[in-house]
Amino acid sequence: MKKFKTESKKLLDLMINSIYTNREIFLRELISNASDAVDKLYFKSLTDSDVSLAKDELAIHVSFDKDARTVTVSDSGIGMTKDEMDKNLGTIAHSGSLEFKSENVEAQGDDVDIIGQFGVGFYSSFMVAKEVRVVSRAFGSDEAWEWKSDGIEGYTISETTREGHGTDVILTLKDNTDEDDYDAYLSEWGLKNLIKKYSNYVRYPITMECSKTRQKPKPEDAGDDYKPEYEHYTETETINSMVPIWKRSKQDVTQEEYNEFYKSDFHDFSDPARTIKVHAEGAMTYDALMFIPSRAPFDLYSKDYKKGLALYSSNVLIMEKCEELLPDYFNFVRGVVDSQDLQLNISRETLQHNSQLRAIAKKLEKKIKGELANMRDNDREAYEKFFENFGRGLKYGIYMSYGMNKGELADLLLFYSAKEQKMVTLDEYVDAMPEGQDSIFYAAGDSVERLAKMPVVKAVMNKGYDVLLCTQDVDEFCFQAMMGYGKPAAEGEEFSEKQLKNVASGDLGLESEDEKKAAEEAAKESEDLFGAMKEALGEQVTKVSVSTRLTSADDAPACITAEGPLSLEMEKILSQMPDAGDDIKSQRVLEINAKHPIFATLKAAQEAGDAEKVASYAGLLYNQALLVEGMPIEDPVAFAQQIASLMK
Ligand SMILES: Nc1ncnc2c1ncn2[C@@H]1O[C@H](COP(=O)(O)OP(=O)(O)OP(=O)(O)O)[C@@H](O)[C@H]1O
Repeated sequence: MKKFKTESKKLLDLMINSIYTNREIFLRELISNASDAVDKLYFKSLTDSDVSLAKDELAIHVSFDKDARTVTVSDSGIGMTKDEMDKNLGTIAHSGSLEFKSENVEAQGDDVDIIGQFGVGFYSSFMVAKEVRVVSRAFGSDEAWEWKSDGIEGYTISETTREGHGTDVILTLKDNTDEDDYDAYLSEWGLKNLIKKYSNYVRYPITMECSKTRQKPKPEDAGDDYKPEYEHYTETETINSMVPIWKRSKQDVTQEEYNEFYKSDFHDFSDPARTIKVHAEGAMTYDALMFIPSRAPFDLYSKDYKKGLALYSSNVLIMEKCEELLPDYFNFVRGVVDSQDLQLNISRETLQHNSQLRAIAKKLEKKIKGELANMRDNDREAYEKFFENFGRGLKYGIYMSYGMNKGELADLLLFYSAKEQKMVTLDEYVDAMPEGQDSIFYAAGDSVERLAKMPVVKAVMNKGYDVLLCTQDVDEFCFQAMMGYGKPAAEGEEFSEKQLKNVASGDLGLESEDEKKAAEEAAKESEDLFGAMKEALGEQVTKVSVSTRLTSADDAPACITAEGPLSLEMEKILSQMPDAGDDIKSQRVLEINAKHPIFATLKAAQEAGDAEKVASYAGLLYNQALLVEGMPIEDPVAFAQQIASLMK
């Protein structure tokens, strides 16, 4: 027996226990080796006119024997001589494939796609096997050799026989323990799944004997009570689909085929809304195939949802979901990226250089953005559907980046326009702004219907300005992060932004000089009245004042607005959060419509010294305004009693 060198022993132990996090990849590694072996022979046939190969000679076969607990991966590739076995399988980290690659750098071209490079993949077999046997016959040789090892001490090489060139790797699986169960690798279903998962796009057929059932032919003399009989049989099936759809040129693939691929690989039952195909050459060569789903997956907004694109290198799956390839706000995109240029790390589970990924991710993001903008401009109906599903994520993208991403995302947003009564983009809103309007107005609340009826919304609309009615909890946080919005400037134009203003917060700057003056006068005249009302309302409000929003007798008698950064709607949302404290309070202002008849009544009561009436009316107006805004009132019973006593 030849012993592994001490370094090799340590390395082997490290390999088996530390490099891979997922032991099922042993099959991927063995199939990749088989594919490399077939590739090498194919390459020989291209460069050596003495070698002629029939196409069906190039194949990989996987089988298992439940009783003997073996899994076998066979290939009809180039095989190994005794020396090669010794060198390649006896020395860990010696890669015959890398050697082959460097020797044939010039000649290879597109026809060869060698996967191996580190010289360690083979040893991953020992994660699942207690013994590994490799039977191999090199192409053009009459001898066959068997390499055998338990993965601990060393290995033996002895002469054997094999029909034809190629290699069989036979693993005898470890026995099951309480923690570890290896039986999944001893089933047709388990192996098929692994082949499909990791090696579906290996470019040679991977075959398996598959068990099937069929109905036996009906005997001619079968009577009326004949019941169909079934029999089991086996058939060789190709498990992998070989040519990856993303490597085929767009012209050669129908949308139907893309849809089928999407549905089967990403487990969706609806066709995707959009398909994005990218082929890039240059500093990095890669293919990408991405899909924008037409429905949101049920767990999109849950913590368990993982974004990412599948990452392939030379047709072999490296990562099922590579997060770095997608920004959070495009987390709904599904798809694959395949590149030979990626520098993989030794376990092939991660990459050595994330800068490569970042460069690809940047390009892909641009493509996705372009596709969405195209949908927005040319198929609004589809875009609205998309936005219903995924718009919230785009808004979060702006909010979470404190507005830094608004340049990428803001023009993709849609909001409901109170004037147009449909969804509009911010650009469309800005384009429709009448002369003199210098802010974008919005209102935030539960429903469009309710918002449209709010006095503050109506007041702004009465001035001829549109109001965006925002009903998602993230809307106002997104707007606050954005602060303003401006259409991208055309060449030579200066970029300017319009401020985003909540119609129920702060100073809207809408009143004319006359209105301002009238309000100031009314406030001055009624200083005592407002003081008394504020006292009656106590801590509930920071101020009672004359409204500059409600300025005609037809408007509501009063409304509540907020001073400072926290609006009423934000207060509502934040206080519903599970860990909300009691201190989330907006600074409420009760604004009184000085043109409304109730104001005259209040003034008269104040002048007549009827403090009780002033206090009770202040409470009524305040609670009424809260209800209109969709906010809870503190003491509904007292409010109802007050109204009842007025009705007596
Ligand atoms: N089925 C096979 N047929 C012929 N040669 C093989 C086969 N399997 C392994 N080899 C040889 O053994 C070497 C070591 O294989 P191993 O899987 O450890 O490394 P690798 O494939 O070169 O690199 P990587 O670690 O990146 O997979 C290969 O480079 C190849 O020369």
